[in-house]
Amino acid sequence: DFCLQEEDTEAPGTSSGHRLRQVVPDRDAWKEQCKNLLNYIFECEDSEPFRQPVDPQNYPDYHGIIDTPMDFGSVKKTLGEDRYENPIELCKDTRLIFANAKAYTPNKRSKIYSMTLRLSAFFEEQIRTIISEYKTAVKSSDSHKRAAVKTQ
Ligand SMILES: O=C(O)c1scc2c1OCCO2
Repeated sequence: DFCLQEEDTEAPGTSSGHRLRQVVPDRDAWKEQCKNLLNYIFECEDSEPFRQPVDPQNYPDYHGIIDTPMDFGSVKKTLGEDRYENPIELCKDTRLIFANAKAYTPNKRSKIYSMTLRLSAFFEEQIRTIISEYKTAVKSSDSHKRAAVKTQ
């Protein structure tokens, strides 16, 4: 996801001072990428127990064991309301879903816990690239900003 950005760039060797279009990484691309990732996770059967907050009616001891509940519906809502500044924050909340399941599970072979293990492996594979491209885009846009300041 690169966006074309108008950059004043004196093309070397031309006197006419063409305005070259440079391709700079898009620092906002992570949002749509995470939206798509969450939609895919919602389609997975493995996400079913975690698409909405765990119901204390079904698990009366849950809130005594888990201090900070989290679920994919809440992550999706936070993203949609622009309350994540970057994909690292989204990743932290999503990892909390998996950590809570590991802390609550009665045993490591429980059906629900095993679902989170598969889902966590998939999520980590996908979020790695999203975060890496975001960090590259931020570095690039910072250097473009420094360059622009120099020309003033
Ligand atoms: O019932 C279970 O085996 C498990 S393991 C993790 C859970 C859960 O139920 C409530 C949601 O988080």
